[in-house]
Order: sequence, then C-alpha cells, then structure tokens
Amino acid sequence: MFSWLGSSADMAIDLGTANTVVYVPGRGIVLDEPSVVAIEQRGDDQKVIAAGHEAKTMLGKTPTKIVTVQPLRDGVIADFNAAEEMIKFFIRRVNRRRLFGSPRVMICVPASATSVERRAVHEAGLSAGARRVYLISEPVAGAIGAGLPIHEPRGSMVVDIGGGTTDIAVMSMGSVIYSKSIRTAGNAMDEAIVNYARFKHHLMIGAPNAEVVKKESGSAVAKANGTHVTIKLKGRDLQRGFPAEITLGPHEIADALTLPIQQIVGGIRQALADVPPELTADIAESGIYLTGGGALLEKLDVRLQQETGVKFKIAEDPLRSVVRGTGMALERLDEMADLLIKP
Ligand SMILES: Nc1ncnc2c1ncn2[C@@H]1O[C@H](COP(=O)(O)OP(=O)(O)OP(=O)(O)O)[C@@H](O)[C@H]1O
Repeated sequence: MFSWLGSSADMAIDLGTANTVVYVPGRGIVLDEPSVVAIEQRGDDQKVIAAGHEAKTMLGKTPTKIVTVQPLRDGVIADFNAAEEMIKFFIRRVNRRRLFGSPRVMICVPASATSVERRAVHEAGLSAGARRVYLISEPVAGAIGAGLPIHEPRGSMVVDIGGGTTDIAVMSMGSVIYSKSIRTAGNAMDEAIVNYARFKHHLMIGAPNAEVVKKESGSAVAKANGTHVTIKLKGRDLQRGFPAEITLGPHEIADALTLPIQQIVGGIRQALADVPPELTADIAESGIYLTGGGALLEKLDVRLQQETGVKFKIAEDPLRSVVRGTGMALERLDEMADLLIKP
C-alpha cells in the first residue's frame, strides 16, 4: 500500500551538452531529454516553465519574458543557475510521487573538467536536492557501461564522442591510467558541414539542419561511387538570396568532416603515445571502444582504424553506455571507489 509514496530513488545522470539522460538502479533509463530549460521572468523572480523536449521546441520562438537556455557548453556547465534549475526539474520529474528522503546522485563529467567545473556540477546536484553527489569521468563511465574488463590487469581504452567533447581514457586494474578530453565532437562536425556548405557551395544552412544531414546521410568515409546525398536546405543561397537545395557527391560529407575527425585522431594518437607500451599492446589486441552519439556516425570506426592502424569497436547502444556505466558505478560504489573523482 502507498508504494507510490516511497523514498526518493538514487539516480545516475549523464548531464550532456546535447541530452540529459537519467538512469535509476533497478528501473533502467527513466528520462532522456534535450539539455534545454525555458525560464520565465516574473517580476524579480524566475520560474522554470519547461525543460527537455518541451523547452527545445520553444528555442528561438519565445516572447521576451521567457528565455530558453542550453546550460551546458562543451560538456561543462556554462550557466550555473539554469543548470541547477534543469537538474532540479529532472530530479523532481523522476521522483514525482516519492515524497521521502533525498536521493544519492552520481553525475558524469568530461575527463578534463577543471576543479571549478567539477564543483559547479557537484553544487548543482546538492542544491537540486541530492543527499550525496558523486562524480565520475565520462569515458570511465562509458567503459563500465560497455562492459570492459577495467578491473583486470590489462589496458582498456574508450573514446566517448559526445556533442561538445570527445573524452579519451585508458584504464587498468580498476584505475584510470590516462584521461583527456578535447573540445571537438558532434557539434564540431555539424559546424564543419555548415562551413563546407557555405564555402564550397555558397549555401547558408543552420547547425540543426547540418546535424540532421550528418545523422541521416553522413559518413566518415566516401560513399560508394554512385551514391548521392541530397541535402534539403532550409537556409538560402548566399549569392542569390533564395532558398536552395543541392546534391552532394559521394565523398563530400566525408571531406567536410575531415577537420574534426583529424582532431579526434590527434587526441587518440596522443593517448596511444602517452600510455606504457604494455598497455598499448593490450589495446591493439582488444581494440578501442567507441561510445557516445558520435560513435553512430556511419563508418567512423573504419576511418579511425585507417588513420591510426588500431581496430575500433562500437559499444552496444553507444548513446547510453555512459549513463548505464554511471548507474552501475552507483550500484557498486565500494568496488568503483578508485574510479570516482573528487569535486
Ligand atoms: N546517427 C548519428 N550519427 C552521427 N552523430 C550522431 C548520431 N546520433 C547522435 N549523434 C550525435 O551525437 C551527439 C550527442 O551525443 P551524446 O548524447 O553522447 O552527447 P552528450 O552527452 O550530450 O555530449 P557531451 O558528452 O559532449 O556533454 C550529437 O552531436 C549528435 O548529433
């Protein structure tokens, strides 16, 4: 009786630049929404009127007293108040009918988040009502979520390609041996497509349109001959000012993505050069695991393999490996203690 009045659920939060995903041990993924919040100014007060999908549909369309904010940039909190309000909103939604206690929350942060950035996440969690807030680095969570043998005496490497950051980590015997993040990931790919359309075809397209093209027709290597990609532009031809549509050749999206992919390759090469050779040998044998939404770019694994000479494997359900791993770390706190990071 009254089970719906139970105590608040502990939860794992992947607070991403693009999406926030919440996992509750025993229940799985309970929320997956865009990291957007809509705030209304009421006199001197501010009130959150929507978050997630609902707030995203309001982007750019609100009257002046309402602002829509994306509180994270490059994987870290750029607007503290908005982030806190968004976390509060999501925690409340997950715990809607649970009245007692406050939850323990595990939140993942980019591998190279500074102590100021980590503290901002920690404090946002506490002021959103959490009893304890634990932090874990994104690629470590990705490795746990992908089921890698990180407690064994062998090197495991993960590259987590999100919206704002690509996080790279090497782990062995339950500890992080190397970790780094670079601020080039999915958003930079969208911008690269925008720039390519502009400079090569004099077409102005928006980043959201570029993202759709990337997901639906993008490829990290040239498409087979004869495969053409039609980009329907909602922007305009820069020379004539008209709405326009172009057809791209089979190699063009891969060409457009060269710069961000090379930056990711640079980060991977650096990691391979910086870890002890015994671990590099293990990594070469088992392959490098890709997690994060960027891992879904068609043939990215093939291109990374061509560029680095090491084989790549895409984790199962890469968009969710980080939040699953964050949840597993929360469920097995004692075993994972050495992998957590301090605020
Ligand atoms: N099918 C796809 N092909 C290419 N890219 C994709 C695909 N699906 C999603 N993405 C990209 O994945 C990115 C979002 O991934 P994810 O949700 O892992 O990031 P995030 O956690 O929000 O960001 P960050 O970790 O940087 O904070 C976006 O840039 C999105 O465009």
